[in-house]
Amino acid sequence: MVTWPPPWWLPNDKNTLVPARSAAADLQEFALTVGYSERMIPVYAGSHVRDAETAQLKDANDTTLMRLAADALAHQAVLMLKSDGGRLYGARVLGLIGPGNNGGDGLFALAALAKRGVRATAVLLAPQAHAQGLAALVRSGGRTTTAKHLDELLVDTDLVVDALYGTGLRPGAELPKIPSQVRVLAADIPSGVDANTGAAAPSVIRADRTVCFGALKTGLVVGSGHLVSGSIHITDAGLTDHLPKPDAWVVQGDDLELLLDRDQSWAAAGAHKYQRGVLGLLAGSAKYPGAAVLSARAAVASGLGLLRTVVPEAVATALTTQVPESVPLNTEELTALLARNRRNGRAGATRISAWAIGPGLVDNAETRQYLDQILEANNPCVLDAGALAMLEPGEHHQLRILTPHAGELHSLLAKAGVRVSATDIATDPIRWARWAAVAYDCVILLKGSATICTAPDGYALIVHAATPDLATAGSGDVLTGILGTLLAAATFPSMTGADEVTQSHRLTELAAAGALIHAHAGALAAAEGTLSAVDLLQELPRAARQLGL
Ligand SMILES: NC(=O)C1=CN([C@@H]2O[C@H](COP(=O)(O)OP(=O)(O)OC[C@H]3O[C@@H](n4cnc5c(N)ncnc54)[C@H](OP(=O)(O)O)[C@@H]3O)[C@@H](O)[C@H]2O)[C@@H](O)CC1
Ligand SMILES: Nc1ncnc2c1ncn2[C@@H]1O[C@H](COP(=O)(O)OP(=O)(O)O)[C@@H](O)[C@H]1O
Repeated sequence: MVTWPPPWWLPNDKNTLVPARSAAADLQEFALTVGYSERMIPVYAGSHVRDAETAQLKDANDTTLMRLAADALAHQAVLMLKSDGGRLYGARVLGLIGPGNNGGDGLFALAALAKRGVRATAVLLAPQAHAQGLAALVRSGGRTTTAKHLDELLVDTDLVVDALYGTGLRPGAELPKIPSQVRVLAADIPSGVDANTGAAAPSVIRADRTVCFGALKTGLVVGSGHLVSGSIHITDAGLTDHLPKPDAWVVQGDDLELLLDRDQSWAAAGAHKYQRGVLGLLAGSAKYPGAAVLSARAAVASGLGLLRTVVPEAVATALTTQVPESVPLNTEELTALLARNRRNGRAGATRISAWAIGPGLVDNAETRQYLDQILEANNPCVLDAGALAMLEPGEHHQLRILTPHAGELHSLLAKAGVRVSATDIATDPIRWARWAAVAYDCVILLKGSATICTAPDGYALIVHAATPDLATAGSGDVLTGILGTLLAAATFPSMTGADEVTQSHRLTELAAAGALIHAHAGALAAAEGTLSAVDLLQELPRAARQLGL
C-alpha cells in the first residue's frame, strides 16, 4: 500500500481536489501482475534514475557507471558515423559539454572515439567540466575549445554529441542553437528536456538518436521529450535493486496479447455472436452524423459480435446504409434491455455487454435521458467527445474509460475544480491525466502523439503513435469504436471490494490495447500515403489480426 498522496501527487497550492474515491486504502502500490513479460518497458522518473545511480556508486568519484554510459555512447556514435558509408578515421565529432556528470559521459565518449582516430573536440560550455573526463580526453589526443568557436566548428562537423545537461537540468538553461542538418546523438536525454515530465525548453537540442543510461526515463516517452529524442537506445547499468516501482510502462504491438488476456480455450472458439460481445453505441447528431458512422464502422471492423445503436433520426439512415451490420435500438427496446441488464448482469444473448458513448453527441434533453439511463445500468463503457462534456466528477460503481484529448482534459479538470492551464497539461501530461482519473473515478486515456492510459491509483501505460497523420478529424471516433469492441469482449475480475484496483488496471490495459490497434492501423494506412479516418477504418481488420487479435 502507498500512503495518500501517491508519489505523483505533487503539492500544488492552486488546487485542492477531493478525489472521487477518498479512502487511501483504495490506493494500492502499483503492482506488476504475475505473468507480465519484460516486453512492457518500465519507465522511471529521471530523478529516480539519478538517485539509483548515486546509490549504486561507492563514492562521488567513482566513474564506473559513467564509463559504461560513455562506451554505449561511443558505440552509437560509431554506428552513426559509419551509416551511409561514412568513415570513422578522421571524422569530426563535436561534444557539447556541460558542468556535471552528463558532461562527464560526453568527455569519456569523446576520449574513446579519439582513440579510434576520430577528430574529437569538446566544446566546454560551462565554467567547469568533469575533471577525470577531461583528463581522459586529453590523454587520448582529443581537443578542447570554448563556446565562442562553436558556430565555426559546426560548419564542418560529422556528428554532435549532446552532453550538456541530463537528469540534472534545472529550468532556464542556456542552450546553443544547432543547425537542423547536423546529426545529433544525445547523452541520456536531449538537453532541454525535463527527464521527469517530458517538458522541453523551446531551445531544446533535438536529437537523431539518444542513448539512455540505466533505465528509460519518463521524459523520453511523453510530452515533447519523445518528439525530440530520435531513436532511443537503453543501456543496462544494473540499477534494478536501487530503482523504485516504475512510473509507467511503454507498451508496443507485441504486448497486445498480454494486455487483452483473452480466453484462448476451445470453449472460447465455440462462442456465438452474443458471447463474443454486444456493444451499445450512443452517438451522433444532426450536426455530427459522421462521427457515429465512424465509431460504428470501427467497432464492427475490430471483431465485434453485435452492434446495437441508439442514434437520432438524422443519423439513422446513414448508419443503416453505411453500417448494415448494426441493429438499431428504439427507446422502448433500450429501456427493456437496460432493465434486463440491471437484473442479470452483462452475460448472455440480447444483453449489452458494454457501451461506447459520445462521438458526435450533442447536449440536449433526449441525449441526457439516454445517457443517464445507460450509465445507471452500469455496464463497462467508453465515454468520448460529447459525453465528456455531460459527465460530472465523482464516485460511481461503473467501469469507465474516458478518452479526452488535451483540450477535453482541461475542461474535465476545470469541472472538477482543478485550475490548471493548457500549458501545465502539455508540460506534465501524465500528472494531469492522473488527477482526472482520480476526480472522475475512471481510467483516463489521454490522446496525443503519446497516448497515456492511467487508472486512479496512478498505474500508467503509454502508447506511441507511429505517425503524426493520426491527428485527423474522425480518428478519435474510430478509437472509441475499437475500445467499445474490446470492452464488449472483455471479462473482468469479480466486481467486489478489494478487486477495484485490479479492475481498474485491467481497464487501463484494455484502453492501451485499443490505442495500440489504432496506432498500428495508422502505421499501415500511412505506409500507403496520407491518411483519413476512413483509411484508418480500412486498415483496422489487418492491424488487429497482425497484432494477434
Ligand atoms: N550520477 C551518476 O553517477 C551517473 C550519471 N550519469 C549521467 O549524469 C547525468 C546526471 O548528472 P548530474 O547529476 O551531474 O546532472 P547534469 O544533467 O550533468 O547537469 C547538472 C549540472 O548542470 C547544472 N545545471 C542544471 N541546470 C542548469 C541551468 N538551468 N543553468 C545552469 N546550470 C545548470 C547543475 O547545476 P546545479 O543544479 O548543481 O547548480 C549541474 O552542475 C545523467 O543524465 C547521466 O547522463 C551517467 O554517467 C551514469 C552515472
Ligand atoms: N501529433 C499526433 N501524432 C499522432 N497521433 C496523434 C497526434 N495528435 C493526436 N493523435 C491521435 O489522433 C486521434 C485524434 O483524436 P481526436 O482528437 O478525438 O479526433 P476526432 O475528435 O476528430 O476524432 C487520437 O487517437 C490521438 O491519440
